[in-house]
This record gives sequence, structure tokens and C-alpha cells, in this order.
Amino acid sequence: MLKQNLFQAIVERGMVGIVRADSPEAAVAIAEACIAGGVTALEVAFTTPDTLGVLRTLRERHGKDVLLGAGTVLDPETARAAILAGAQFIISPGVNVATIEVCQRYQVLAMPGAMTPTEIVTALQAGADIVKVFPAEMFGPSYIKALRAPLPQAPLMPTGGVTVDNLGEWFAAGALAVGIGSSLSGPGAKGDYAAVTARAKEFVAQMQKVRGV
Ligand SMILES: O=C(O)C(=O)C[C@H](O)[C@H](O)COP(=O)(O)O
Repeated sequence: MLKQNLFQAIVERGMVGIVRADSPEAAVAIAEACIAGGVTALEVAFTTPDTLGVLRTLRERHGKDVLLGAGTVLDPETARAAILAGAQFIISPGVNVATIEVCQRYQVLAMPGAMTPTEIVTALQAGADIVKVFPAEMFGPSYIKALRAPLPQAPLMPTGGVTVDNLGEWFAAGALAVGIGSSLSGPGAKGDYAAVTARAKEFVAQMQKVRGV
């Protein structure tokens, strides 16, 4: 998919589900549970064993309807491997310029993590497509609003502490999209995949409400 179409597809969904698990089997099961509930942009975090295998499995099973990315990517080598395994976007906890460059070279979305205005501007200058504001729960939605006063052009994706209940607040504050971890996939750690699907459905329904669909 062309990078601009990928960007649009993330914005339309409004959320990226974060899959982080103790085993590749659990990661695939959590991802499938999210997809079953309608959350179809997913990041597999590299703290998961055999993340590349998980990405390949999900890429083989799902066609264009599921957007797949890799998270917790700290360096360009990991980014390149993830792209070869089918990742369409690369998320990092911080700003690593060489990682952003690999994303631009292969035309996948670069989504580095940043917190301060200096970091956010550095990320944008280096070629970030979307800036993950992380850890967003430290300052809450009002921080996104404050950032957007001087940086209205910044496409921000707060990540950390996003829940069904506060989803609307992040968008009201100016978020382009959100990253959702434990409040979506948390029950998956205990093997309760049905609960993950139920949470995914709640997020999708709430997103429609927030957007007035
Ligand atoms: O994208 C990554 O790889 C991250 O590092 C993001 C973290 O997993 C978030 O901290 C998840 O936050 P919660 O939604 O509060 O669980």
C-alpha cells in the first residue's frame, strides 16, 4: 500500500492496538482477538518473542484489511527486518533518526515516540509521519492540547493510558489517532481472548461515538 494510503487508513481507524505477549502463540491469539473485535491496525511489540514470526503469520492470514506494524523498534536493523516480515509502520519509544530513515527508504510509516516539543520537532524534521506521544498518561489529554497550540501541524498519536472512557478526551485535545495497549489486550495475558475481542468492540463503538458516526 502506498504510504499516503497507509497514513489515511490509520487516521480512519483512529487507533493502533498494541500486542505485547510472552510467547508468539499468545501474540497471534491476542492479535486475532483484536481483529475479531474490529481493531484492524495492530502493532506487534518487539519485546514479544519471535516478533518477526508473529508478523509473518498475521501477514499471511490477513489481506489488505489488517494494517500491521512493529513496535518497540530501537534501531534501523530491527526496522528493516520488520519491514521484510510485512510491517507497514514502525513505532519506537523514542526518536532514532536512522530508524526513521529506513522507514522513508522503504516507504512505510515512521512513528517515533517523543514527549517534549523539542523531541517532537526533531522527529518531524527527521521524517516522522506520525509522532507517538509517549508515555502520554504522564500528562494526560491537556498536554496534547498544549502541544498543539504552537505545533498545530504535528500529527500526534498519544500512547499510554488510553482507555474506552477517556478516548474522547484525547481526540477532543487534538489527537490524530491513539495507541492502545493494556486496556485492549490486557486480558490476553491471562489467556482470556474473548475479553480482548469484547474490549476491541467497545473501542470501535466508542470511536464511532467520539467521531459522531
Ligand atoms: O508502542 C510501544 O511499543 C510502546 O512502548 C507503548 C506501550 O506499550 C504503552 O505504554 C502502552 O500503554 P498502555 O496502553 O497504557 O498499556
